[in-house]
Amino acid sequence: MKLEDASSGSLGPVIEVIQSILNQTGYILPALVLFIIALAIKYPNRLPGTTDPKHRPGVYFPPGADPLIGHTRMIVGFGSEGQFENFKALSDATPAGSWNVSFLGTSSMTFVNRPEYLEYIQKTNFDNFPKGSQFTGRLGDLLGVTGIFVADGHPWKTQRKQASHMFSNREFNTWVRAVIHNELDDISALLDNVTAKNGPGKLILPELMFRYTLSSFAKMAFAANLNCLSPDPDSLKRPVPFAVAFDRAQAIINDRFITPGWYIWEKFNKTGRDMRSSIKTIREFGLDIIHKRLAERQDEKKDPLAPVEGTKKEQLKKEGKDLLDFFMDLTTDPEELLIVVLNFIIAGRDTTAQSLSWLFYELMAHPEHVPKIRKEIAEKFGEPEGGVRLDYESFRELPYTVACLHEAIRLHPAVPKNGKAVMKDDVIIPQGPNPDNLPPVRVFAGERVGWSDWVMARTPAIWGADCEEYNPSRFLETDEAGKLHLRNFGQWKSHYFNAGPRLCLGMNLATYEATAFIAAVLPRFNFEWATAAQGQKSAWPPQYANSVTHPIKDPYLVNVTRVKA
Ligand code: HEM
Repeated sequence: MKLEDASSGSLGPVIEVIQSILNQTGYILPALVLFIIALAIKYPNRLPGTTDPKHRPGVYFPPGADPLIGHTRMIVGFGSEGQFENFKALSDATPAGSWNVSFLGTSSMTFVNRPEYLEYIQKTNFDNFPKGSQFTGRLGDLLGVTGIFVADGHPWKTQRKQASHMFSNREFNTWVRAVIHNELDDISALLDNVTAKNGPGKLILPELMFRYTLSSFAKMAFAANLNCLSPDPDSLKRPVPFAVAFDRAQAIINDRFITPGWYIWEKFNKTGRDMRSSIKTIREFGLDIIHKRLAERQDEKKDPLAPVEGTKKEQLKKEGKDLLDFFMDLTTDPEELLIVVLNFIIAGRDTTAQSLSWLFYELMAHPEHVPKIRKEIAEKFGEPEGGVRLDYESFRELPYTVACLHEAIRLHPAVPKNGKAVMKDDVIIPQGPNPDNLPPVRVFAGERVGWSDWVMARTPAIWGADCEEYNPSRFLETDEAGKLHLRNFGQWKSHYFNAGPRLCLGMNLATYEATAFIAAVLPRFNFEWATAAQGQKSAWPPQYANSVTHPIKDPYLVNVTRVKA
């Protein structure tokens, strides 16, 4: 039957539409439709160009994938609630914890949630698994493409070398200690003020932690006083433009990881405008300080003790060197210095504040640890009236306290999910003794590999049957003389600080900052979960908010009382 004949029958209207389309587009549209159908047949459950799951023996391929878009619907659905619980369910589907998905915006990604695999990716064949352009692309407008947190290859190596030199330098540690003591004086005074009136004072504790780490990291990095923390409890309510902009930019970056085509939408939508205006605020603030410091450096050549107007350096001048002091030896380009500062703040600030927030929740859930921490601190450092001020290295004398902190970080890792690019086809071979007989995992060039420290913390094969419990004693051991020590599981098992050549550089700094807070505050104040009637907004147990890092959703309210009236 010819088209003309058919057009007079019941198919008439349809044929007319087809004819009109053919008249307008020639054969381009039908060819396109046929091409898409052919692609959908070739890729019935994954993105075009990705490898058939049958080439990945031992790797779980979740059901429910769609032609051409793979698991996009599933992953976007995970973005809102219970993301890590979902990751864990997928990980539990095979004994080796590996699963593969492909989704728009990221291509194919294989998750390998075992330390044995991570050692291969992050050490044995390190060069084959860089952070990659997807990471740089999503973070680059805020953090530059050469910053330590974002870069690969030569720029990363240069930054890493200089930063490692700084972190192990006594003058930097002296500066850090001066900054931390300064902040803790303010925090102690603030808590005294909160509890000054009769009855308990109320406080959003995670907000205090965020102010503590933001204020201290800005000082450690470039001696900038953000004025976000003072003895006045109302200072916690005052918005700080730099912090507001930084928080907004970070939230947008997180969304970019689950928003296909984000770079197109952001050119036109409110999110994009917010991002550009946040970056402007951050840059103006940062560059202003950096220009002052560069000018100061010129002046210092004339007068090394001259104070720096508008920076905290004038007060803490002679106490060591900050991050800018170290990096100004490497470059005097303000743009490069800004990138260094921002990478440092992003690496250190949220991670430490969130770890402290989860720790204090765990201590409220398991109050039996509080007297033991207080006893350890009192035995080692006494009970001075305004609270203890720890020296940089003295957290090593507090194994019980550090065990409580590390157990909180294990269960609530500050970087709960992470990933790398795959440069060449590879086989991830489990490293070490491999008692669980984990199979090798095949990955292909152009894909990504990922893992979740949140999931690994809850994997019995890694941490034992009680893995989901808060149990600081797993980090403790006693020597023959009965002395308590912190147990070292090695960086692959204790992977929440990352591992291999990109091991977190701030591990000791974070442990110091957090234990210094505990030692200053916990012996003097009690913290108790506020009730809903008192204004509590957080669930119990707290839920996590979806982010690049691991914040608590609806930061919790506590009642604060003094230990000694
Ligand atoms: C409890 C707090 C912290 C945790 C759990 C933590 C964890 C991590 C993790 C998992 C990474 C790897 C991130 C990635 O590859 O994408 C990392 C990298 C890094 N961290 Fe930390 N971190 C903490 C605090 C800090 C602090 C206070 C600093 C100091 C500024 C810091 C500095 C860095 C740096 C510079 C890197 C990049 C290292 C590199 O790529 O060579 N971290 N950290």
